[in-house]
Amino acid sequence: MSCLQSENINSKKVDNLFKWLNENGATGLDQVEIKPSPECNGSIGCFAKIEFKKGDILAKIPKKCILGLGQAVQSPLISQLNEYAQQEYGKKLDKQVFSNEFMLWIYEGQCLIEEKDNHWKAYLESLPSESPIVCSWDENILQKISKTNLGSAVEKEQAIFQKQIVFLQSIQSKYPDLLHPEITKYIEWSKGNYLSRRFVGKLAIDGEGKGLEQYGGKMGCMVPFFDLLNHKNGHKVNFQHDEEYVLYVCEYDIKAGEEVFNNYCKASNEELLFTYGFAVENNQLDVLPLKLMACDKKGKPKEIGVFKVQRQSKGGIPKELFQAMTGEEDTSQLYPEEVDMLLKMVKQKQIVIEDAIQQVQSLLVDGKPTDVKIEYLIHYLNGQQEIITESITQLKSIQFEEDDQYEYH
Ligand SMILES: C[S@@+](CC[C@H](N)C(=O)[O-])C[C@H]1O[C@@H](n2cnc3c(N)ncnc32)[C@H](O)[C@@H]1O
Repeated sequence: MSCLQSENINSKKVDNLFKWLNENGATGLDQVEIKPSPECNGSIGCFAKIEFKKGDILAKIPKKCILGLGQAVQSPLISQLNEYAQQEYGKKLDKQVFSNEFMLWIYEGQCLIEEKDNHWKAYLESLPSESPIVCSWDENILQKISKTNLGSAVEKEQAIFQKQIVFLQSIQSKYPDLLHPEITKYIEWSKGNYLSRRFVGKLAIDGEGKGLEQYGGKMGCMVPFFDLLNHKNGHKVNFQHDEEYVLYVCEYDIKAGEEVFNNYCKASNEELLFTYGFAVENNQLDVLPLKLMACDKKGKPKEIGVFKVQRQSKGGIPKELFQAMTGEEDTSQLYPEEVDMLLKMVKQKQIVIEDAIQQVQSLLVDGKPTDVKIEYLIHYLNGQQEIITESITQLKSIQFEEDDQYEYH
């Protein structure tokens, strides 16, 4: 019998994934069901078929089914690509473009599209067909937030990605037999699925870096099945691993029928959208980044730093921002001009966010989002707006002090 309930999910692909994992020694997969999650806007999730107690092992996934940097760079394809890249670019090879992650994305894409069978095919074919991350969203949605911090981050990331595609095309034109002719079309898919599903690299077979010293740096790895678990803020999770397996040990009692969650990270909606393509309502971890600029001796503007304003309940405007402005350790006394300047900066952000809210609202039909992406953007923008309103109140409360120096508490 299929492990899936809904017709909407490609049951054959998930059955193939489970079959491949079972053949490689996975356990526990017959005790779960894969279906849309009501808590996560219908995104596919994993549900317990039987009751689990705290401390029980939900499932065990063999490490030979985990796809990490080692598996990519040790493959004949990526070793050859590396050689060509060194040959062509030598010391000029830009590691931001030809990064470790990029090699993994190319490997994933090639393993998915090549006709011959390979170890990873059942897994790669089971992944969502579209990249979920915000950088991959349609331009008509992205342009509505282009002036926001998220919009600028997307633009920067897309520029790097564009360089990566151009690099790949140049290798392809010189070595046409190396990669599948369609490979560039799949890199965005690999990148989005990698970013939104990756686990810490140490879970891979050579995850501690053995044999990978020349590649330096740490990166994530893809862990089939466990990457079907959706995120829940604040949820405790316990992944353990030994030489051969990665295990999910239940941190709570789970009743039959309940969704099994992961906790990806503590992140603001901006980070969640950027890395996973979703946002949560009323995210208490949201922050409003403020970039502080000053003029150098020649009058040229230079960046002093980016400071994260939090919700009032989490500390509001950070002390470090006041310190950077005043140049003083003790920030209890602020000059009126400094507070006014901050107020001006926050109000500029307010204009941007209010404009973005209006633009995103223009996509609503009968006052409702027709696409969950719009709902996520509204969560993000509402969070930004709330922090702005709270910061203005905080700054105004400092401003209304009677002295010519404002007191900041
Ligand atoms: C690791 S995968 C989880 C499995 C995924 N739902 C699937 O369909 O394959 C991460 C993706 O799941 C979705 N997701 C995870 N947690 C979510 C949540 N709390 N709310 C909405 N979407 C979520 C997002 O699309 C995210 O990119």
